[in-house]
Amino acid sequence: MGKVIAIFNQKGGVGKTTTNVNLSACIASKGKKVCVIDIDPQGNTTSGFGIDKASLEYNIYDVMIEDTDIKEAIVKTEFENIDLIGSSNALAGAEIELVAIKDRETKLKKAINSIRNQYDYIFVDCPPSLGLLTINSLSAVDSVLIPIQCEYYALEGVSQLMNTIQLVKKSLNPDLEVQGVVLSMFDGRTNLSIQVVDEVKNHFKGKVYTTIIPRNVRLAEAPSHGQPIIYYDRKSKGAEAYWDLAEEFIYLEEDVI
Ligand SMILES: Nc1ncnc2c1ncn2[C@@H]1O[C@H](COP(=O)(O)OP(=O)(O)OP(=O)(O)O)[C@@H](O)[C@H]1O
Repeated sequence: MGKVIAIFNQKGGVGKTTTNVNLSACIASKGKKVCVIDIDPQGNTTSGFGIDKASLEYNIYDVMIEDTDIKEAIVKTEFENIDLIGSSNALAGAEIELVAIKDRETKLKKAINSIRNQYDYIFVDCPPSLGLLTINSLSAVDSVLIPIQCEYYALEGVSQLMNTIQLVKKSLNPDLEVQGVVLSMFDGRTNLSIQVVDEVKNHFKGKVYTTIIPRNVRLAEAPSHGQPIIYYDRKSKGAEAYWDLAEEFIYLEEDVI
């Protein structure tokens, strides 16, 4: 059975997509079979793997709203060991459409459970919101990886997201764990970073690991490449940081636990 992980932070522009695309590519290139699910209507994870969301026959909207079999929505990317279930512009409206649907919080969970045995890891890229798409994601996964950008408002954002995770744990997914924090565009704000990481660790005692991804120009230009950094600049500092994160991730998953 594969492990299912949400890349989650309700704040926008903190590095969710960059983390998802690059971490999953590094893990896949280490021989693990990975599926990435892009549940963010912006679709940047889908385009991050070079796929135009408009070209998809079926996408995650069809799975959640039209009850299309999730297996029909899986596409192979051009990258080794990575499959994708892509986004759709229609997902923006799905937040409202879900309200009237029975099992509105667990549509994604049911779908993902039917493909778990095909993968080592399934990563879900959440939208920057606390609506039903995010609730579906948090209900469907085993754990959460939280990219954080250490800027002035980060602490308030972190306490909001901890609150959301605790509420989902209480009512929908009691086994949900916080797996790690990724300081995703680290630019040397050490004191603030320590406070942010402590804030997360105080809620989830002792289990959370921290990774630092430096602010890096080659990562900043990622959207224009339409591919993970290991395919356009394998040896850059940005790629190195994601290799390290992937190694730590697999080590903690498979060697220690
Ligand atoms: N380590 C980094 N160094 C420099 N730029 C980065 C880094 N990580 C991400 N970026 C850039 O920051 C911007 C926001 O990153 P990203 O799209 O991954 O965030 P996000 O949380 O997924 O955004 P959204 O909430 O809109 O989905 C992008 O332009 C991305 O290229």
